[in-house]
Amino acid sequence: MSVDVVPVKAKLLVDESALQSAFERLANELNSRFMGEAEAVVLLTVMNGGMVFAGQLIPKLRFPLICDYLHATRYDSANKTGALDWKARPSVELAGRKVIVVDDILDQGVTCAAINAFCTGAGATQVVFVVMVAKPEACRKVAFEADLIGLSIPDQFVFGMGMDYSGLYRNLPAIYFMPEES
Ligand SMILES: O=P(O)(O)OC[C@H]1O[C@H](OP(=O)(O)OP(=O)(O)O)[C@H](O)[C@@H]1O
Ligand code: HPA
Repeated sequence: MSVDVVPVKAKLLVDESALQSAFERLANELNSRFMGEAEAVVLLTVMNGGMVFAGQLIPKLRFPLICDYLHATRYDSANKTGALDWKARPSVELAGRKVIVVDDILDQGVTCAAINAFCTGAGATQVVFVVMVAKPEACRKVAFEADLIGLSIPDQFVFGMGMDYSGLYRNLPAIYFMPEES
């Protein structure tokens, strides 16, 4: 089976330069919040989707960081219920630390809300959520808003820049959507 680099019907939603500007702005906001911290801040990347975004953001941060990850998924092919499946919890100690959580997309809010509960339960003193893109509040199944949002997007299934479409296209350097068939 051949797989196109970009699906034929895909439409561009956010181009590379808009993404790079958003990454710069988010890094500046995090630097203003955390520069001068006496203690290292823990940055947790949410795998898999947050990996590409975190890879862009982390080298722009200018304060002491401990980088770790967690893997929690709702939408993999084995999971038909939409319940959050924890595949890996962070290995670093969160108690008494400030935590930044980096994820690709805020959609129904279930993933971020559960991660927030986990970090707070583990004793983090502050949890700051940074998402690359956020769908409208009307999409939330649970009330949750991120502290920092790269770009607000419409309620469309999107992929690229870390986000997958049937397991593919995380490597695309821009964000695409598939228009509704008419
Ligand atoms: O706001 P929500 O509706 O909870 O959805 C957001 C989550 O969904 C995606 O993860 P997914 O479970 O697809 O795993 P992935 O990161 O491996 O793609 C995405 O990476 C977010 O973590
Ligand atoms: O629109 C989306 N695209 C990719 N992954 C997602 N996870 C939740 N929503 C989405």
